[in-house]
Amino acid sequence: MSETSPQKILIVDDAPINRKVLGELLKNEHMVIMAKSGEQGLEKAIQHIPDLILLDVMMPDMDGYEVLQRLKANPATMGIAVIFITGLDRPEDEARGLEMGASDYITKPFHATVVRARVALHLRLARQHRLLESLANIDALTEIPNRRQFDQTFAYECRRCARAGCALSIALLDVDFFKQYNDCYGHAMGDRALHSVASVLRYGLGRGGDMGARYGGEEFVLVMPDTDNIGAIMLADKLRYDIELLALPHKKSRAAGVITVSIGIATAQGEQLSFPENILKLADERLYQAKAGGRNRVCGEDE
Ligand SMILES: Nc1nc2c(ncn2[C@@H]2O[C@H](COP(=O)(O)OP(=O)(O)OP(=O)(O)O)[C@@H](O)[C@H]2O)c(=O)[nH]1
Repeated sequence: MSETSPQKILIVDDAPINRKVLGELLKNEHMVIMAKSGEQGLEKAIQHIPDLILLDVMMPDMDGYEVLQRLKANPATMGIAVIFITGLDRPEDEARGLEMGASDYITKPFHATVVRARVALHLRLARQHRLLESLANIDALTEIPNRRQFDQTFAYECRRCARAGCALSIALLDVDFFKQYNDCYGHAMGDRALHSVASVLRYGLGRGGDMGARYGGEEFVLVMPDTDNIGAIMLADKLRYDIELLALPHKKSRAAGVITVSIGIATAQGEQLSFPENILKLADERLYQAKAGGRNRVCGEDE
């Protein structure tokens, strides 16, 4: 999202007049979504992942406290800032909401300038928070997800694929004779070569759920959910070939005259997905086999 694109605000209030007043106040500058009950608010929060939620406290069936509790319990919505809208102005009510994770309070009757100022403040904070989050997950040199992001995604996809009963494959890639490349062409050229290899991974992974990350040094990792061993080998071999086609000269390589990678693949299903470290270990063993077998190749099974 760019700095200037409108941010999404979800208004959850059972009183039509409150929805109307707040909507009128905010709709010119922001994208406003309405929900008229706690239940509907939760559904729309998951569907739209807004930047901010204005949440009425007193609602029949599910009150604001319960909605907030459920938002905070769901990893998809736990990061969304919530401002409580309330007619209650007793300190203990305010404290309760803030302790549960609300970011702020707006009391009724509304003062237009106060509502706009509070909303603007929390939207600004939400934008900064998201920017920091994304920077913390991106590797500065290669501009693809870093090890931290890989660890989170891999753990999440292992759990998801186990639940869905599908296979998950991972691939470990290592640049061949990279020490010699650095020694011959210099560290700055080495950095540039890593950036080029990362670009192939960034643009070469077709499916939405696939992820290519820098694993560390001159090693990369691919997460391929819902992909069996044969599919993963085919995809990895295409990427290996695309990297060779970059044709980055490497006169010290004994595998080819250009930069190449060796790749080890592991596929897991069912129970095996409960042990992510074993999947990584297997991929690493196969990477070692690919190296021992002559480099610039993919190894998906024991040779
Ligand atoms: N330029 C650059 N070099 C790096 C970076 N991270 C790791 N390296 C270098 O990558 C090289 C890895 O060398 P080795 O692990 O010995 O393996 P290799 O020379 O690639 O040989 P094989 O893996 O056996 O084909 C080392 O020289 C590291 O210094 C980086 O961010 N930039």
